[in-house]
Amino acid sequence: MQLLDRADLGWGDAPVLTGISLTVAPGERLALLGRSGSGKSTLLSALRGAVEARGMRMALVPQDAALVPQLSALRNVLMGRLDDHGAWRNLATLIRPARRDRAEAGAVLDRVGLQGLADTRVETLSGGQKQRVALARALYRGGEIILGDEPLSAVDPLQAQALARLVQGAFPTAILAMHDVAVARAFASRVIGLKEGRVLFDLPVAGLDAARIDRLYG
Ligand SMILES: Nc1ncnc2c1ncn2[C@@H]1O[C@H](COP(=O)(O)OP(=O)(O)OP(=O)(O)O)[C@@H](O)[C@H]1O
Repeated sequence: MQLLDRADLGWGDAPVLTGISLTVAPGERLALLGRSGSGKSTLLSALRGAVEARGMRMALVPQDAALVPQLSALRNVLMGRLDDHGAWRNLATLIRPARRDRAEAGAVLDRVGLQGLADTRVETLSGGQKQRVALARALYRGGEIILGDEPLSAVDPLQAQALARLVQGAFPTAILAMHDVAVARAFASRVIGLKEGRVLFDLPVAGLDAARIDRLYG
């Protein structure tokens, strides 16, 4: 599916990325790499609009996790399916989740390594734990595609590998901005490098050599 066709992407008058075309096939796992400010979030934001316009079910992990700090981890996970139900059902779920919903959302928290923290308020969790709640919310939501803005940046590399495998198993297609090249290599089928307003490379992961990484970050 073609998500972008020679698009100029930015926030004000000056584009951050110019002439961007992007086609993604079902089953692909894309890692977006690039220095801070290279436009990974800008690209993800445009892709989000393009995926929405196609009416596909999508799970999102924004860079700031976008959790409700005063609510428990479990209730934040339950929010992953708010738009599947009407307002009354959602209100009831947030006040007193049904046993089945609780069990299902709790199982997802277990899978991301947050056993025993379902009823803990998110504001009291560590950065890495919050990130895992945001990932659990996306896994609980499910969908044809996940878009994530550095969703593994606050966990250690081993955890990141394990969480990346969960994402891989749960979503047919994934597009994640990533900062750890080793985790990106392990996760992605295709890697896109952004530099100075353009796509420096767009390669199958096997084609990602050290020289390209040096040029990307150098
Ligand atoms: N919401 C926004 N409103 C206005 N400008 C923005 C917004 N988000 C990003 N920008 C600008 O777009 C440019 C690219 O930033 P972007 O966040 O896309 O890069 P990034 O590669 O995701 O960086 P990082 O790795 O630091 O998150 C920057 O100049 C930034 O200031």
